[in-house]
Amino acid sequence: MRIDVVTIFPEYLEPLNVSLVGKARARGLLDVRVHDLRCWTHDKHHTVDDTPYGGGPGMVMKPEPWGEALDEVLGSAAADAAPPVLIVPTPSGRPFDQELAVELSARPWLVFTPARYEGIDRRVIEEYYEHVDVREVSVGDYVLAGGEAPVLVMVEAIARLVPGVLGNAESHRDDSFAAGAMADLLEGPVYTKPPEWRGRGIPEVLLSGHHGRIARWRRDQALARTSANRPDLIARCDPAALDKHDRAT
Ligand SMILES: CN1CCC[C@H](Cn2ccc3ccc(-c4n[nH]c(N)c4C#N)cc32)C1
Repeated sequence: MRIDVVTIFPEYLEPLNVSLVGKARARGLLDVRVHDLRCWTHDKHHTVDDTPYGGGPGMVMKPEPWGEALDEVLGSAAADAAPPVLIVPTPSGRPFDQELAVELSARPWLVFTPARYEGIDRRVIEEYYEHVDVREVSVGDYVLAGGEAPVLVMVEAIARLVPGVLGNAESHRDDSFAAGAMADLLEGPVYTKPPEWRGRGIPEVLLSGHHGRIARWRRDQALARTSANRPDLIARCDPAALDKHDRAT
């Protein structure tokens, strides 16, 4: 998978050099390229913003640098390369969730356009809707100062689903929100050695070696945590799938 990020803060994307994504890059599973938008400015101040038409607070990112940058990035692929998905982080976008992460993890090329200020001149987004698959996406119902942190979140969520990135031991099979009977359920509690810590022990079932009972206990814990913290997700669970899970354990 190729991932391009165009930003005025390339240093904000340094975390993509470490841990899961960094290791995947070193192994050649991910080709991540971060571009400084100011490389496509032509004035001595490298201007990327201007005052908003219609007035109002803040500044708006100018269309020209974005147009030149995206034309070059999108035009840099081989003639037979699959077209990219252009992902625009914005508080007004569709919610980013595990389903979208799974969909995007199957695409060969993603281009992220994290903005700053009050966002990008709308004409840029409209221009590229005519050429590529554009997704305007929000990482949550709160307002950040820019799109770079959302890019870090989305790249990690997507990259871990790319075949080979997670080792078998780290399988995402039992992830929260993973498809199947555990879909839309939050993960339950986890424990490790020592067997006692500050007078607190381990749930006996986890020491029993009975895999069926352990699986059921974990499902019950997931249901309890989901009911407590995300009752909205319980409504989305497929009772038939949950029953099938019970039968399988
Ligand atoms: C007051 N204004 C309102 C419009 C946005 C301005 C800051 N900003 C500029 C670019 C940009 C990109 C994403 C996000 C963002 N915020 N919250 C989320 N879930 C996001 C996502 N994805 C925020 C952003 C602040």
